[in-house]
Amino acid sequence: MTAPPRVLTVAGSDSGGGAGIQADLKTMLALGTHGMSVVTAVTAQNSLGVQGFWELPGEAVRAQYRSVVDDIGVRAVKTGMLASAELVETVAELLAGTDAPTVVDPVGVSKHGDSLLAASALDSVRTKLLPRATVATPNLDEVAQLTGVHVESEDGLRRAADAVLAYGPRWVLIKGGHLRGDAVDLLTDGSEEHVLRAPRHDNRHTHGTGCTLASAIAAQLAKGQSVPEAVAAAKEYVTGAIAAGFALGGGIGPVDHGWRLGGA
Ligand SMILES: Nc1ncnc2c1ncn2[C@@H]1O[C@H](COP(=O)(O)OP(=O)(O)OP(=O)(O)O)[C@@H](O)[C@H]1O
Ligand SMILES: Cc1ncc(COP(=O)(O)O)c(N)n1
Repeated sequence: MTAPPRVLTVAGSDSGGGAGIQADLKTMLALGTHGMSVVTAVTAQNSLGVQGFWELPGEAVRAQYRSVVDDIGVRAVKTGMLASAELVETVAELLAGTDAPTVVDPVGVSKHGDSLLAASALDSVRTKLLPRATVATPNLDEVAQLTGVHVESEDGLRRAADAVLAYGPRWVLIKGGHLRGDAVDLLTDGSEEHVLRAPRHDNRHTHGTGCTLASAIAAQLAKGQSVPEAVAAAKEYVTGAIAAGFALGGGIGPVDHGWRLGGA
């Protein structure tokens, strides 16, 4: 049996299983890859919000990363919640030593408005992490936090992309999921431009959309696709997962990572 392509997520744990490490590993499995994890923080989280989180020491993050990379190796990396300036800088340093394509989801605030990144870490994200990204995938709140650019409609996506590209990622995917109308995202490297448009699903159970999209891109890159191919395939996967999102607990339920696998 040949081993599936290996993909690594460096992110926080979501006890509710809808976002973070749990979403990433489910996505990687659903897309035919072997998912591995470096846990940066542990959240106590459910459908109602984030009740608390605890960061791991930089040393624990470094040790997990070395264990995976030195023995097993990785074909693509995804980063998510990094919590603090220290962890952002630790992860950026580790990524400096890899040639594997890297998807950086600059997670700032959860769907419920709970902060998952210290304000003091923003500068490290801009100057240390974004330059390491093959693809950065900010949502519109993260674009505003990182660049000061506020986007109110589809017309503003290009300006947002330019502002993020100025920090040095090779490609940026601006996610317009928080706008009204179709779910439109813009992928660009500053010269090529791809508009990804999908129908908006009127489903409130969208916990984990951003994590799922970024992991799906990483999985497709690990399988050898180009960035535009990987992003198009990932958009298709996340759109289906959102359409199939289901109620769980008393608040916002998760997207369905297994929507293509068939139920019991
Ligand atoms: N209701 C929806 N129907 C279809 N697609 C959607 C919907 N909401 C978001 N999307 C798409 O889902 C992907 C993730 O975008 P979104 O803007 O939700 O990211 P995010 O805010 O980082 O996610 P999260 O809210 O999980 O942090 C994008 O491709 C976006 O266009
Ligand atoms: C550990 C972790 N990482 C990322 C998110 C963002 O996902 P969402 O915005 O869907 O809550 C989260 N809630 N928890």
